[in-house]
Amino acid sequence: MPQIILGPQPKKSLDGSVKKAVFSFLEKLQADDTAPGLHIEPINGSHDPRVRTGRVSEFWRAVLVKVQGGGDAHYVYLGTFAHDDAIAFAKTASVRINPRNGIAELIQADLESRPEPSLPEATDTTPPQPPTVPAPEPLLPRRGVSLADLLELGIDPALAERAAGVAAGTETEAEDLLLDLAGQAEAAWQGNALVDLAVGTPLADVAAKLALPAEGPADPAASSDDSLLLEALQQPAARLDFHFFENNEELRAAIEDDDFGKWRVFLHPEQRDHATKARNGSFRLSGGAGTGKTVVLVHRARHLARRDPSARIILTTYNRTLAGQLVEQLRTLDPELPVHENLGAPGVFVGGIDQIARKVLQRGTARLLAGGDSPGSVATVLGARTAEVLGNTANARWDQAIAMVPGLPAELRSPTFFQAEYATVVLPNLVTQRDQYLRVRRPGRGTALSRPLRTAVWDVIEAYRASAAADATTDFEEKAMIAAVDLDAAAGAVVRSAPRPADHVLVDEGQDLTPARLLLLRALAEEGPDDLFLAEDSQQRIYGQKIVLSRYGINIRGRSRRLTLNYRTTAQNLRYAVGVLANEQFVDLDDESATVAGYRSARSGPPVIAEGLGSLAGEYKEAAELVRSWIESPERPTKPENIGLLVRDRSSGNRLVTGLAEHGVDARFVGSEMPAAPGKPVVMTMHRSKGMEFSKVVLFDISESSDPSWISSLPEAERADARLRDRSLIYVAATRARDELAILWKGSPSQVLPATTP
Ligand SMILES: Nc1ncnc2c1ncn2[C@@H]1O[C@H](COP(=O)(O)OP(=O)(O)OP(=O)(O)O)[C@@H](O)[C@H]1O
Repeated sequence: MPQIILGPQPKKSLDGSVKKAVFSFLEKLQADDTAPGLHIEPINGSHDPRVRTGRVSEFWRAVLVKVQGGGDAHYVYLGTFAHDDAIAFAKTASVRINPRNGIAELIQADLESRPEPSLPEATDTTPPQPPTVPAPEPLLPRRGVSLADLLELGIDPALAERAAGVAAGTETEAEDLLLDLAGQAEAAWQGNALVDLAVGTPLADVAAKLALPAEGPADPAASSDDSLLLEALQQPAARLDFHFFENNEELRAAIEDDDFGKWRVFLHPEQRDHATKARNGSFRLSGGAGTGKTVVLVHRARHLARRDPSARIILTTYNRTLAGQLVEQLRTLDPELPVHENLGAPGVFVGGIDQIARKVLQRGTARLLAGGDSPGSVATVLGARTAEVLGNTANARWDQAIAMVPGLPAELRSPTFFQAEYATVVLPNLVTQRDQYLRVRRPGRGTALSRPLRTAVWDVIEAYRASAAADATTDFEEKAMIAAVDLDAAAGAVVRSAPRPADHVLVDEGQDLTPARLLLLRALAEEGPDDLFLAEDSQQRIYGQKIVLSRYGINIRGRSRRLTLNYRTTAQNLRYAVGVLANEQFVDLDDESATVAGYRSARSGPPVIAEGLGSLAGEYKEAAELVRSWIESPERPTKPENIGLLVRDRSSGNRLVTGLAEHGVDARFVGSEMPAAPGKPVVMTMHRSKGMEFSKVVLFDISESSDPSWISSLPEAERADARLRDRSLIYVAATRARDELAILWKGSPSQVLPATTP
């Protein structure tokens, strides 16, 4: 049966009825390419003899490239056009093998026949004339990348010549010009290579990132060999432009649905590698916001499930909302994939990490209790108490416990301090007695505690535990820790009472997981190949404390990589967001310095709007005007639900909804029990916006006067990290914008905002 390959598509979208006709045409072609109604015909005088047109309707023609290969015919679908346009395009379109590196690419014939630019002679003796105004030296040669290097890489000669000559007054301007040029590249891999070079990636790394073969075909006439062309179409870099459809549903979605995500099929070679490569053990994938970490996880889940349908895969993340999004993405990627909420069953279980803890506790009741010579999992974590643990401890319990210990110094009377101490020291070390706490090591904790202080802190912890025991409740940290201990107990028992519930665990937003949750992840699968795969971005840590994976039994040992190409936002927005991180030191989960080097976007957009207003009322008015201008833009109207207004907390969110309503904008506050509604701009806390994206984003009231006041109530030694998390929060919020970003404040801007706007 003929197979359809999706090639690079024209930017202009087709009407719905034409799309349906195109799908029906391709479906018939796939069933029988000799069917008479299809009119698959070569074009007289076409540059590429493989090019065909096909009859979609009286008016519309599809342009295809027929590649026979050894067996069935393959048709590369290049788009559908009005009859005359189709003929004109078909005459010049050509799918060829790049002679330098063996990558298949679509080119226009006139470009192919263009002669290669001549390189400057090495022995040019003409004395240079002193220029009156010194011309800026071109960017790439200044970085040691010559025209010859670009040609050697396989960049189209005309594009290479322009790229090598890009120069401007400042480095940033020159980078922007090169990014614009990258956007004009015909082959996606060439655009990607230029984006990499624009941000200073060394030449050798560019080739490695794109998995470019070192050499092209030995025989320059190879492009006419169909089997070689099929191989070239399957190269990772070629698959940025060409996709082999797996089934009709995928074909239908790609043709009929404008929202068909490119992420489903056109993976970057690095993303593909991470999605499919077998690993000897735990693996960490880091990367800036929007670099496709979640996309990789979703593809990897599918890959593992297909590799072994009996495999038990857990895909998890920080909370339920994000887990819900993972389910949606998995369903979009592959509706056939067995996705479920039955922990331990074959297929892909998706759930928030706390949901997993609860499920483990619900089914592990026997081991939770003391029995034989075991104290039971609950007592191991919390000391002697009732084994009823499913209820949730109220947040106010820390405040109440603090109030019960009058001798505590003022600077330790902070629930935030206690939550951190409890989560990072007490629980992971299974501390249940005062003398254990007096001896336990507290690496990574800012505040040093003398023995009397430790005693007072333990008094608070005891009071907290006693009140929770009386209520028969636990908090989420405790649940995770008990679940981890319980899984280890079951797996380590002489007679193994229950296997660990997963073969592979895939984790998103790893930077926000606390020690107990990491220990739970570790306990979900036996240590071994492909056991844990953790995606994280330390610069997006907005909860918890700095953590080091190896302390919790997760041994990465060199198995970590970083993604750097941002697919979500424009270069302007990204530069602003990175400016928020300033030059602060961030540390990754392997305790190494995290960097933004090479972090880049291939898209250009309007400048960031950063605007100070005189009052909150002024901010409401300005926000309403921005929203209206986006929705009513005559050239590019934005759907209201694709606009996000992000605020620091719920009450400011509710006030913003009212403020916008006073200016005629009907927005909706979206929270845990309040889903988004079609047709309404979304108001949401910045915390909640994690993992989401909008076309247009307003960061609302990022004023000095609104900077979080709770930071000053922390012990001095913990404030620097809290400020870092606050920067990360603004960075997370700013990187939610796909196309446009606006930041508003009243009076003075928050200190975390960059002084200049790109
Ligand atoms: N290969 C790709 N082709 C097209 N779009 C992509 C590709 N990879 C990722 N994207 C898109 O880029 C955006 C960001 O991807 P994703 O959410 O996976 O990034 P992330 O690294 O998890 O981001 P964050 O850390 O901010 O949550 C999404 O809209 C996604 O669909």
